[in-house]
Amino acid sequence: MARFRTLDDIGDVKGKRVLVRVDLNVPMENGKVSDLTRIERVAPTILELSDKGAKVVLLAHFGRPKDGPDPALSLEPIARAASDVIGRPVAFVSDCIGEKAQGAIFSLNPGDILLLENTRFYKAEEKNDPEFTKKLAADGDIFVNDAFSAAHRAHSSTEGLAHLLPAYAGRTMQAELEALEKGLGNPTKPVVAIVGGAKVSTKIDLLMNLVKKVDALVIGGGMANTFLAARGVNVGKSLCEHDLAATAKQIMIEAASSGCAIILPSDAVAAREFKAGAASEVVGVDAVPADAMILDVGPKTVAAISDWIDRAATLVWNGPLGAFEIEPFDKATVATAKHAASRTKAGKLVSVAGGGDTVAALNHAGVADDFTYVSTAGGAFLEWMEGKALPGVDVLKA
Ligand SMILES: Nc1ncnc2c1ncn2[C@@H]1O[C@H](COP(=O)(O)OP(=O)(O)O)[C@@H](O)[C@H]1O
Ligand SMILES: O=C(OP(=O)(O)O)[C@H](O)COP(=O)(O)O
Repeated sequence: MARFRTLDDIGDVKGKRVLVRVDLNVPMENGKVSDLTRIERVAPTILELSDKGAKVVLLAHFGRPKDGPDPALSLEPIARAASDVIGRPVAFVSDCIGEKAQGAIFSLNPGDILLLENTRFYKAEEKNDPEFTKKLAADGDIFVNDAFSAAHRAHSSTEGLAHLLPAYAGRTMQAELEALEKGLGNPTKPVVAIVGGAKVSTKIDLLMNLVKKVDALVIGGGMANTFLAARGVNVGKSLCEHDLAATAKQIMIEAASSGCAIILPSDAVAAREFKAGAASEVVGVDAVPADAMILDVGPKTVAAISDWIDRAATLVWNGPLGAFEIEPFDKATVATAKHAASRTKAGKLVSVAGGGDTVAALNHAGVADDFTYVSTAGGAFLEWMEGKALPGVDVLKA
């Protein structure tokens, strides 16, 4: 692994403004953070810099705002959660550039911690726009990137800043890369991947390379619906990106020629409402009512996934198999997590799982500690697995 600059190389930070990119894109329920893992993982970097007397300025995104500032996607409630986890005050300012941000940074004392508002409230962030990056850079002396889970994005706050300021990897970035290299650098075959979740359009392309690297790919969650639709199945009102059917077909062709088995759901839990306790039924995937949506994979599919896990020496998993936040649509994810955990505990499986919601699902199942490694990253971890360069990591290489 190429060496990159870390906090060990950073030198004296006392009184300096250190811009720290963290991933605070955490699961929320009823306005409260429902899984603290991402905050807990960046706490050591924040505490280390604060203890050394840096003025710690946190940069982060939350969700995918479509059109400028969106109060529903403010980082303000997450500043409070971060303060509870870190055990020190985390101040918040309602902009990430300009006078407001500058004023708040100017009034920091050495050791203070400040969170700036969602960087994605500016479209320029995702374009890695040099003018926007310059505005962010003007408020810092040093840049630390501790957001491995956003390192697959070449955005101003994940990649651009590292060109304008002395740049270092934070402790979590460093630990994630070391752990992935150790667990998956040379994985024992057969390798089985499970990919589910809801981010279909941003994750489907990486499956094209992933099928060349793994022996079997289990597709669940919202991702499966797009593949089922590509096979001519009527998925009713399910989350499905019909315009990606051609991509899904190409992936299935590539998998066949690479010798990678594709496992799609054979049955599903369908409901007419997306809410806790909604009436639901188990149906074959070819019998989904036109006015219903698939919210989980069914018991036959869970049994098939368990069989694949039993055959696997290595498991990589990103994306829940169903809408696990809402009962009873957590069943398949919980059962699969428990099965993978027990194989791991028995010494039969190396299991690596990652992603903001996947980690929350493993915690919900009570088995996160039983996996070989749990990454904060989902898409970034899969792109690393594909062998792709991650822009946010590459730019830190010494
Ligand atoms: N069949 C489904 N229909 C709708 N949403 C789903 C379905 N299956 C899973 N999801 C949703 O996918 C989300 C997680 O997806 P994603 O963000 O891709 O995972 P991660 O954060 O672990 O990378 C969860 O909020 C879950 O409710
Ligand atoms: O939650 C994230 O990724 P993940 O869902 O793949 O775990 C990261 O914060 C990246 O978010 P993005 O996919 O909106 O760029």
